[in-house]
Amino acid sequence: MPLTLLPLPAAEVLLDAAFLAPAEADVLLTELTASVAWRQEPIKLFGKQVMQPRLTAWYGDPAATYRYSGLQLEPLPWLPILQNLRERVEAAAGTRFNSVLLNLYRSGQDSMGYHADNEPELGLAPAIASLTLGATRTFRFKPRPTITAAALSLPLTSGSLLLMRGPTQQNWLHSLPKTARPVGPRLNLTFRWVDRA
Ligand SMILES: O=C(O)CCC(=O)C(=O)O
Ligand SMILES: [Fe+2]
Repeated sequence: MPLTLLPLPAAEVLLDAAFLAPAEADVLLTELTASVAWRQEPIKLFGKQVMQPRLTAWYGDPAATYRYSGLQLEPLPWLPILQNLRERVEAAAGTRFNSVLLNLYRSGQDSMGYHADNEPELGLAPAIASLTLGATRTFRFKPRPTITAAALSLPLTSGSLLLMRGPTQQNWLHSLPKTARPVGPRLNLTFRWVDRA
């Protein structure tokens, strides 16, 4: 299936709901859950140190160091399984990526708050490709004060590929809210190009 443009103004967001077949997505979820060096990182929230409500890991080329929520992350070297996904995602997106941030949402209680991926090392109009494995969770977009537009909620299913590029990060925030529904784990990979700051 091809990537299809979503109706989000002042943005460029594309979705392929069937980038990976469900059976392959299942296998990848199991393998990556077991083989990735997951960590739970502290973040500063209103001046207080708290733990992020998810597990994360950062893989990439040696040059791709990255600051994220006040953390300085050194990439781990590509696992073969991640390198393979990187090449397939690059082909679909028509863009190179030198790193991937992985997020593991262990249950409906794990989440990510509203943010834009607008750290300086990503550049002004970054292309970010987001692959979902496992549980379907709702991904939310809400407009920044730069524009007037309606919010959008989007269920991301296993094997789906979401591509954000162009002015998306300048004009929109996105989040992955908690859910009270009983859901299994969801693993998300966001491929990025990071320039040395
Ligand atoms: O889990 C998701 O779908 C979103 C991840 C995300 O926004 C990020 O890693 O910056
Ligand atoms: Fe993000």
